[in-house]
Amino acid sequence: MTFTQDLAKQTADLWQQIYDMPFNRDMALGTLRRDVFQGYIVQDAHYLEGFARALSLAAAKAPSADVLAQLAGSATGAIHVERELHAHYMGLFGVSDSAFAAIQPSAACDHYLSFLLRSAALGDFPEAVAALLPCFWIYREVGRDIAKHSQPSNPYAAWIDTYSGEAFDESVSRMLALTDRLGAEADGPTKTRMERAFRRACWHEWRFWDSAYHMEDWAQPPAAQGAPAYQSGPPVSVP
Ligand SMILES: Cc1ncc(CO)c(N)n1
Repeated sequence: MTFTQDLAKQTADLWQQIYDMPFNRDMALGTLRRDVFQGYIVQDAHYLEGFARALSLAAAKAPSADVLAQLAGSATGAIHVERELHAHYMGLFGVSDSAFAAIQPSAACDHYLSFLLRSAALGDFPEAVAALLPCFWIYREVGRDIAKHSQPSNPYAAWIDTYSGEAFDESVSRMLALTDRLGAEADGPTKTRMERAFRRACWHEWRFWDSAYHMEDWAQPPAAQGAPAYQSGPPVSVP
């Protein structure tokens, strides 16, 4: 079993949860609410820029010029998708550049990006790559799964085609091969750090969709929502 096959086995529970998410099921049927998809695509535009920055930080730590070019190329690819795919949907939904600029990253988006940027900035190279791999791999598998079940004239076809398509597949395969090489060379503690980073990133993928589906934003303290401020708990009797 290769290192990445082992990573997939260790995270099979999370992957299954992701395949079964209502967001992804509804996207395949084309019945996903437009306002939900719109909220998602705006957050994903924020995400892709941060993802490209994390890839660029990891690229700077690459052990060879070939690997540097691979990661820097994926960073450029992410910006390209942001420009093409997102501009397509933002145009469709009538989200102007200034409306987009006014929407802050959600808590889930910010949390995921903080994790990726921290892994890339402070982790070693293998850990950074393991943290970045689910962004590639999960999207390809989910894209393919949705493409298999997709209904004709699906409004989300452009998204589905991007992530189940050949150009994205090529970058995912290269990232998998890189992770397998790093995993094969890694000592025990490095492998453990890679496994943890990979699992955490899979969790963030799940969280990003879940948060988008529920249209969540930053939770506010109760008083800010007009609710009574905190109530004290029952008195504590000290014996
Ligand atoms: C949240 C998220 N993860 C991965 C991808 C694929 O690059 C994306 N567009 N968005």
